[in-house]
Amino acid sequence: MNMRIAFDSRRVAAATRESEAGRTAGPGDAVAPVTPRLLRLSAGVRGWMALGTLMTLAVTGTYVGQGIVIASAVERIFTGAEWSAIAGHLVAAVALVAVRSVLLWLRELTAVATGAALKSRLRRRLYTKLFELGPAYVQGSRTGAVQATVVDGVEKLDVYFSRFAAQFAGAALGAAGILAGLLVVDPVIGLTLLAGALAIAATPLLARRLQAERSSWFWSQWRRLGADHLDVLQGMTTLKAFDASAGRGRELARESWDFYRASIRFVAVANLRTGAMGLLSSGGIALAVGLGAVRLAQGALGVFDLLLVLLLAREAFRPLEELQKAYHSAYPALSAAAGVFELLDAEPAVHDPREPAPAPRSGSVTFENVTFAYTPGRPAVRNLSIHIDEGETVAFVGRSGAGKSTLVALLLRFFDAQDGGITLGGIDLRHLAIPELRRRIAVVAQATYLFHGSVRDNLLVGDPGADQSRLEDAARAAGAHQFIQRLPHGYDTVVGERGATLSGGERQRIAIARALLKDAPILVLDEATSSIDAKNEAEIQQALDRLAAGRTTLAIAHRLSTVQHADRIVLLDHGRITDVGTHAELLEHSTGYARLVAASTLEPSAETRTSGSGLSA
Ligand SMILES: Nc1ncnc2c1ncn2[C@@H]1O[C@H](COP(=O)(O)OP(=O)(O)OP(=O)(O)O)[C@@H](O)[C@H]1O
Repeated sequence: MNMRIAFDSRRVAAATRESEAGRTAGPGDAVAPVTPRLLRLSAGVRGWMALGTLMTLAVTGTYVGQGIVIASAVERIFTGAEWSAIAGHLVAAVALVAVRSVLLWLRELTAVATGAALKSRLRRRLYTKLFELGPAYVQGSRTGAVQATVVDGVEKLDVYFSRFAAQFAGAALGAAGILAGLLVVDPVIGLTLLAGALAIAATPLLARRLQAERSSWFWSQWRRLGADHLDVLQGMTTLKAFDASAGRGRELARESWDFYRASIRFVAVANLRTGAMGLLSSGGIALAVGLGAVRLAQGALGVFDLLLVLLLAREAFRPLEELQKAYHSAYPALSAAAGVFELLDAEPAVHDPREPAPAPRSGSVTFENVTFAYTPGRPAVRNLSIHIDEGETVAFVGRSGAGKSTLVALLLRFFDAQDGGITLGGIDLRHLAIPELRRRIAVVAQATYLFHGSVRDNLLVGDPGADQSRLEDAARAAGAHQFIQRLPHGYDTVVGERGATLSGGERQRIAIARALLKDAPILVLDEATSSIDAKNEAEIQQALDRLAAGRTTLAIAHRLSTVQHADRIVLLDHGRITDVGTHAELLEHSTGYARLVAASTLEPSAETRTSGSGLSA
């Protein structure tokens, strides 16, 4: 079953290696600081970003106004004006400071609003894509790495768009405006400052290659560390049970050290760039003021103009410096964007048909010469054909790895067969709308996934519109009602993450109730009674029989209890059907089946265990 496949560690490990080779950004992978594609991610928040730009321009405007007012006031003081002549200037300067404070506050609010809108849009887009990609993609990726992209990656993009990109135009225009003004005041000083500003603007471009490498490495270490920590948290019980936590802890410590080094290298380059820019900025201002003093001495510049140079030269560089600071914190977004694009570009394993066929009228299922391989050249299902009548119960048995779960994954269209096809009611699955197909199939899986929420929430997954009496009927039929009633808050009791506060059997009963509520014409039972104790197994089996009545049922069976109730049993070996028949027929003529029973791969049911019948055959 899909859940089983998803949590099978050997497969996950293999997929992890594959995904790491393919998904870790290498040096130079980082995207350019501004690319059309990156900017397209801002769709829906551009209005907010434009407002951020205006705010930045307005803030620069207050600095310029303040510079002019102060220069004028100081000039008047030098020329012996009365205090009353500069009182208006002082009031204006204070007012500009106050206006700027309000503007900065509004700019911050705008940035937060931009970020919030961007994050919610982008995450919705990524989750929609993840659902479209389905289990096939999630199996091939590390949960932690996907989480790093969807959670941390999106946070980084927030900084990029709400701080850096939103302020970019404002800062550039503000600096350009001030420089143009200073060019008019004095072309020599203006050109000197322009050269300094261009050098500052060019610094990140020069440092980009160096920083891209560091940033990619930093980000890939981050994703890896996140994935490994999540792995350890999820596998805590296993690590403790095998006394393997110390070894795993050492591995994590080593990875943390790698991450530390990645961070230091990244910050070192970033600081180098910041330092270079600070030097250029201070050097430029000092040169401009020095030149201004010389020009004043030569009589080419008035006192007011020199004061303007003194006060505004700093302002010409300030927006650029602010932008650099924003760029510094937004830079990891460029690597994070690589992960986001990778997810958005991923091709789903299956596609919805353009013009879906009408819903099938019958619940018969036919596999026609189906061949499917996860890895080229290693088919998990080979040229397999079987027709299952509407309402028939067919059990699939076989050794581990025989291909049982793969058949179910193909039926649910998590994957498409490379050869042959599957029909439902005579219609090829590839011609059916995927949601329509999945609505027609209810699954009771071995590893039941319960979501964090109340028992009721988990039951409603089967039928969101079900009322309390339907929930209770289903729970009763699944043998779950009694234990649910005994829970502290009955149906409103919150089950922990993955239903951790319930026993395996209880979880499975909820899964059975959920499938009952879904009331789909096709039922997939994946060793549905495996977590149920012997006392309740017969009871649950009866509930399942009632559930299966009138439905086409595919049962992946490890127990004789399931098998004995099936209309037919299909014996699989290496992806092929080797025998088909009833339990009695197979016991009689199938050596493979007899071997399975003898090897106890098919465990005795509660009935056979207590009656002692059947298994010895
Ligand atoms: N996601 C996957 N990627 C690569 N190979 C896979 C994947 N899932 C299953 N396989 C391989 O396909 C073959 C059939 O696996 P499948 O899970 O269908 O067997 P199964 O009969 O259900 O086994 P079990 O009873 O142990 O669950 C096995 O060789 C298995 O290793």
